Amino acid sequence: MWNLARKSRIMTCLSTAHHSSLPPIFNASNLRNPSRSPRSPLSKLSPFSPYLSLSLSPSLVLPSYLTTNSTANKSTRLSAQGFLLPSSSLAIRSFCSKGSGRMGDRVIQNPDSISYLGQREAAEIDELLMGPLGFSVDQLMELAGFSVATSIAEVYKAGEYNRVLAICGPGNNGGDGLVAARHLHHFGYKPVVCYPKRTPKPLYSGLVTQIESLSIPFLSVEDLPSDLSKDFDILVDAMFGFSFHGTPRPPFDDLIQRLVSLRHYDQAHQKSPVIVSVDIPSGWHVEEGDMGGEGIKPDMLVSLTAPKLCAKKFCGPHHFLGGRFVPPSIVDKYNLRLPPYPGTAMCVRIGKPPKIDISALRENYISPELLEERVEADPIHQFRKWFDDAVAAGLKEPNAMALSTVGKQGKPSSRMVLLKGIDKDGFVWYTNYESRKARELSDNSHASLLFYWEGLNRQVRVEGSVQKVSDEESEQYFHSRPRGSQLGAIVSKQSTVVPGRHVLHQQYKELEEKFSDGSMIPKPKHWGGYRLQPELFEFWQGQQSRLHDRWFSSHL
Ligand SMILES: NC(=O)C1=CN([C@@H]2O[C@H](COP(=O)(O)OP(=O)(O)OC[C@H]3O[C@@H](n4cnc5c(N)ncnc54)[C@H](O)[C@@H]3O)[C@@H](O)[C@H]2O)[C@H](O)CC1
Ligand SMILES: [K+]
Repeated sequence: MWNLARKSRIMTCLSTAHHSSLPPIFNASNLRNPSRSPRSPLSKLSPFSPYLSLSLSPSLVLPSYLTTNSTANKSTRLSAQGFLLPSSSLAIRSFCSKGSGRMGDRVIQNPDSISYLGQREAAEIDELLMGPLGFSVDQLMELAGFSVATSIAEVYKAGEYNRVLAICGPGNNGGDGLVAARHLHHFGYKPVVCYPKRTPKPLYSGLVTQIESLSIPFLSVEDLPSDLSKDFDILVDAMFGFSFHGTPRPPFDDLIQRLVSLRHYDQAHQKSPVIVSVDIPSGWHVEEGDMGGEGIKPDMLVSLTAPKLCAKKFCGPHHFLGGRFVPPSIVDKYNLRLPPYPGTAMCVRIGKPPKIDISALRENYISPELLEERVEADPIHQFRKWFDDAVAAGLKEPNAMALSTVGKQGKPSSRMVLLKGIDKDGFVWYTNYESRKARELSDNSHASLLFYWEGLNRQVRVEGSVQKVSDEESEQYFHSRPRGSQLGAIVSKQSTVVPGRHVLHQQYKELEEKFSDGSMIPKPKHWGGYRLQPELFEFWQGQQSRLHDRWFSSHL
């Protein structure tokens, strides 16, 4: 039955489960990420619920993870899971343990603490890289262009900013633009390239052939629309980099003017494409910046290797660094202070992200439809299917789920936990039996689980009643965990207050010594599993213009 309601396509299906036909027990217990605790407030930035319409006035806001050696506020204390007792002030404090400015892997840099290169230094580094340091220009250009494409993809999503024009100059900056256009194509954008002064070298003709083989169109300057605002969402300025001198010669003078005139468009409140400059805003003095004040004003600058001096004058909202190839010898020789790249990223933001209007944050979900005829009759089978998709898509911690419980007072509370198994009887996770969630579950066994698989635009709600798993089951799982986690479970007295992180470390160390002979670590009594027996499922597949698909299934 299809029904348009609440702006959503709702499919309702009442099913009775045929448990006997279920595949053998699914085990999510091997999904582990030692570096990111799912309970850390940073490990899962909570997704905005697609239908979050409540205005919730928090009655309890607990600041998390405060440095335990902080002298700033001695009255704050840390609990086993990082909760802090409210101190005199309820202000939310830093999420880090040392106040270093780190947010997980993402480092917010103070732009003043970063090194900027002069024109001569930039050229010298280039020579060193391609001389004694053994790089080829092809390699560096590939990495540079790739980091431009990933920076763009991080800020301007292909769903909204699809039409890209890469304007490429005669030198290596132009080559970066050609590489970026190719990668953007693979990322789902629709690039077009304007490359008026082609360099007759095998590197460049190879890049042109690669682009042609992807059927990415080339446009001559004459073919370009005089007003670029209507046909493009992103303009990649890859005309000149750090070897630019003097004033731009034709046809780049005119091309630069077309980018400059877009500002006037913007000021007239018309929608205007964003400008992304590669390494240097073309036409700017490499060290002094936009000297006459009438040059390009890019929205994004992707500095390569290290920002050049002109980048100090960049006032756009998005400054990124790319070119993750700088060896330590260069860092030492030029005393470079550069932000570390997070994880496996090819780019890193420099400076604070712009202030965001939260109400304007939205994704237009583009996903396959959730069709009634394709949905498994048994919702547990359907869940497994989606779970497998999430694993196959390489999503981090696909087994992370928000568990919501309601205690005696009728007040709900939620937190992220990790699914450790699903079988014919339900969804299993493990925790501390003395935690708040455990207390609430003993008062009221009804709970709900919420999975959100960002990237697949999918959400699953599961509601039901919760029981403890058998002691044998908990024992079995406990001993399958890494020994560090086993010790952590003994040390961690969840939802209680401890004098400081050092106490946890001390206890952990003592236990580590005690069990250093490899003997079995006994499962603490206060630790074990829960199983939620599902009574209701809702599968949600985000769709364009908020016309989402939902499949609702009771499971009694
Ligand atoms: N080490 C790195 O960071 C890497 C950076 N890459 C990119 O390479 C450019 C620098 O490349 P280069 O070829 O030296 O210079 P340009 O691209 O800036 O341009 C040179 C090109 O432009 C002509 N030109 C100079 N001034 C003018 C002018 N006023 N009017 C017209 N034409 C002008 C000149 O004759 C040359 O033909 C760097 O910024 C990065 O983007 C590498 O890709 C990877 C390593
Ligand atoms: K440029």
